[in-house]
Amino acid sequence: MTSHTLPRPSRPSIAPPTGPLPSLPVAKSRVSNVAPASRSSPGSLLPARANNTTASRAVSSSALPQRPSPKTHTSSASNVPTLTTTESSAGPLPPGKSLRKTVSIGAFPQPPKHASRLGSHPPSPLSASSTPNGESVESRIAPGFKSPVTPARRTSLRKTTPRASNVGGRSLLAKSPLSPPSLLNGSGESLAVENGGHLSLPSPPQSRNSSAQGSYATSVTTFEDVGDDDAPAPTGMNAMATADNAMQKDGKGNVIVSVRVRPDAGTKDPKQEGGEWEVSGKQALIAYRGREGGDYYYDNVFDTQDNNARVYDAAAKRLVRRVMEGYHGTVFAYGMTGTGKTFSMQGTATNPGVIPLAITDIFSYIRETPHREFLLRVSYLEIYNEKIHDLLAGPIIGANGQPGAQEEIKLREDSKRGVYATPLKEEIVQSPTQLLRVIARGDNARRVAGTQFNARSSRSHAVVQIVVESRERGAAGSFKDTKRTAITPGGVRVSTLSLIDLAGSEKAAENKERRTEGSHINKSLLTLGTVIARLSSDKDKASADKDKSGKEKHLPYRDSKLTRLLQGALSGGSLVSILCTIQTGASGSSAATSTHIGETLSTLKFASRAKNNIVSHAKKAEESQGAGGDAGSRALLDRYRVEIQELRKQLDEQNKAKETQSTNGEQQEKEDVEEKARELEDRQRHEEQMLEMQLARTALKERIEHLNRLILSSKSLGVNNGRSFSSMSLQRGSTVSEFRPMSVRSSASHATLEVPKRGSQTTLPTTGLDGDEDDDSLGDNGDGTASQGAQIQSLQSDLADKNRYIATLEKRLLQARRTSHSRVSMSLSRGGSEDGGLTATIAEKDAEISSLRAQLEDKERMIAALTSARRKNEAAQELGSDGSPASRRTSQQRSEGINGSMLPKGSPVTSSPRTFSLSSNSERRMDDVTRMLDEMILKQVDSAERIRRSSLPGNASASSGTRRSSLRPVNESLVSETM
Ligand SMILES: Nc1ncnc2c1ncn2[C@@H]1O[C@H](COP(=O)(O)OP(=O)(O)OP(=O)(O)O)[C@@H](O)[C@H]1O
Repeated sequence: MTSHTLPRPSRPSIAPPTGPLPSLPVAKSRVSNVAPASRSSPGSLLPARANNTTASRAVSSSALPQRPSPKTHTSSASNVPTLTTTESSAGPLPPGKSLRKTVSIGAFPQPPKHASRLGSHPPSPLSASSTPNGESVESRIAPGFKSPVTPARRTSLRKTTPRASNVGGRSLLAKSPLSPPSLLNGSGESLAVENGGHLSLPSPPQSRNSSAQGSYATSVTTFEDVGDDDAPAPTGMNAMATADNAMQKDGKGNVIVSVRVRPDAGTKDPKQEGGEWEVSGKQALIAYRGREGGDYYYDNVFDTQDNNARVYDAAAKRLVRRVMEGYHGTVFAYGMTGTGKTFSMQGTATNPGVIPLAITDIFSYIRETPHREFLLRVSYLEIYNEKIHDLLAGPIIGANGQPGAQEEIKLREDSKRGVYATPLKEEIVQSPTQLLRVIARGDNARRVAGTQFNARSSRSHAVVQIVVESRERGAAGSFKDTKRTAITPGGVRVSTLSLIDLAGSEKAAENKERRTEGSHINKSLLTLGTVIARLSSDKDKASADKDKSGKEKHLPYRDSKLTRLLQGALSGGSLVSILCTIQTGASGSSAATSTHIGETLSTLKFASRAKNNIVSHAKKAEESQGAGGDAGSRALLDRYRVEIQELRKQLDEQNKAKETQSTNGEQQEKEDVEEKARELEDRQRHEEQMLEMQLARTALKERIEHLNRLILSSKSLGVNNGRSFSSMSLQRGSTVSEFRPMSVRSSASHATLEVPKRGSQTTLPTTGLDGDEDDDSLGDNGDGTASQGAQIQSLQSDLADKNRYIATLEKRLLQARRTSHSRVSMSLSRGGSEDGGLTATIAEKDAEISSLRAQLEDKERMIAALTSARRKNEAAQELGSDGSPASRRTSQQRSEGINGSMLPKGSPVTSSPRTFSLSSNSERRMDDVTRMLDEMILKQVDSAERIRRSSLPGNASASSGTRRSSLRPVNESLVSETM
């Protein structure tokens, strides 16, 4: 395809070089290319050109409607609130008016009151009542432009006051009573204060009445009548939305047509430019004084001196603001190649065009409207050779790494969106810089090429679409729904601003590729002209709009992608601003002068038709409620809002889950701590129990050791103390067998210690005894007194042992009690099974202590008795040494008495010699004591064993069994020996 072979050089649009303008195409080349044959080229199919002659003839100054007389203004002035600069700046506001800021509203010029334009508007009460003159516009329109006029239209036109051409200034024109109320031209309700607040003429009553509820705009300030007390006063530019009602009443004024004249490159003096052309910016007039000439009035005429800012302020600013308020808006530049369309739309760095200025205004509006939130997305497409290309898609790389073909973009229609291209990349932008960058990227991708007419000619129609989504901030229901704004809180409004730089109509080029392009360009422009012409035609033929079958007359929108895309705007759904560019002088033009003039006139006629025929009933976009429905699904703001809400919900849920988790964690942690505390407590209790058991075991061990020691002591009584205790010596080797269990107390009670008889000790048999032992057994005195001393010593030693043991036991018991108390205090609620055992243990210990104390007392008594006996014995010995029989007898008697009381009668011992008898008595007494001790020990061992058994649970019983078994041999032997 030729389209793919076309190079895409960078086209600095947003930030072009700031140097001097490129030189215009030289006349030479143009002349060489404009051959007579070219008249029959595709370009000749353009409607304007086709009707060139007749049109020029028809649009004559004489036929134009006369400018309204100043009288009208005078008569109406009294009804219009006057505005002074003082009032506008600081003075008190008139009652019922609110002050609001606007930007450069007054800069929007009023359109000239061209009859043909008025005639093109649909009938409205205003136009019908306010046109005093019934002159028909048909007389002023060339046959070629004539279209059947409907009765209604005729009526309207007949009542239109003819306007004298070249009469009056621009400001006067702007206040014409015939000026149609408009969302764009600011007529009617506005009082323009230009250049520092000079008040212009007041609007006529009819204009004011049809205005947007009486708002008065200046370049900086707008006053508005507040008709509805309940309604909040609109602020800022939003106040302009009140023009809705007027717009709905009659669809006039929503189309602005401007013509810009490009400076002629070959003419130094601007005044010399144009020759037969007269360009009056003030009068918004372009007149051609040559052959087939005429006067052409538009809403704006920009002469060669006007810069892009002026063009934007007059032709697009208000429209852009309206778009921000919710209207769809379309601005497009139309004109011959090389006449300045791209220059006007894009501009240069020092002279920014409509697109960058619109972008600046869009963001200014957003800043000025804090009560709404906005979302902007932009797309950029071109129609090249009747194919749509996405200029933002970037280079497509195929599978083989080679540049691939872009997915075919088609046009679809939707009841709410109208006609739209899909799939098309849309980029969301958040700043002017970002938006400008995106558009610059698209500009670079746009196809341009050098032609005979323009060194950098746009070879395609380029469409920048900025979709504006907005919604009220704040919660739903926080704003009152008002008749004035009909804003339902929370809904999203979607409006679109289309900025279109059309390719220029041109003659056939020499180059085949250029010819193909030119052919497509011309065809689409021809279709555009045809559609616009038929718009007029259809309206004029109101009753004949339908064909015989009753169907609506066909409008060839589908004949070209351009008209299809512009269908919504052309059919009245959008505010429209058309900027037609011309070059009056042929200098620098590639076409012959005559051809050039013809082309220029053709453009002017196109502009006139557009102004006359396009009627816009643009309405503010409805606000979609929620994300449902088509409009809702299209509104990213809604989708994002829903997504944000969902994400917030998810975040909340996550936070809640986290909180729950942390609460659970805390609870778990608490439980863990409690569990640990319980475990610690259990461990402590266990340790205490173990300690207690250990103490008990230690006590038992000590007691066993003590008892063993005692046992050994008892044995040693015969072994170690054998020297002093003969009775024990006598029974050496059978000491154990001599132990007899007996109560110490009882034995003591029965003990009647007698002093052994003198000499009995000396007669002690030595049979079976070692000499040493015999000696020892006789004691120091040889009569057994030493044995008594030893016995006393032994008993005292035993007593000391027992005291120590008692002290140890008491100490242990105290410790055990302390531990038990602490444990009991901790586990009072845990039942008293353990306490029972402990209490029993304590009771047993107490019993043991008291038992030991009783034994101690017995022993003390025994010691006392023995001591007393020894003393008596010693006294007897002293008497015996004197030789007195009394003393001997007494001593013997005492000895016998003792022995007789202790030993049974007839016992062999009694027949023993006296010394033996004494020894035998002592022995028996010792046996009794030993038996008593054994008995006591056994009892203690049994008691200890019992306590141990009761205090040691589980395997402790096994150990106790082991322990007992280890003790058993001794105890059992003791027991068996007592049998
Ligand atoms: N009003 C103007 N003032 C100064 N220079 C201008 C003006 N209008 C256009 N030019 C210059 O004329 C040349 C052609 O302008 P431009 O490319 O905008 O024409 P065009 O209508 O877009 O042509 P095409 O249809 O071929 O794309 C450019 O170099 C531009 O700088």
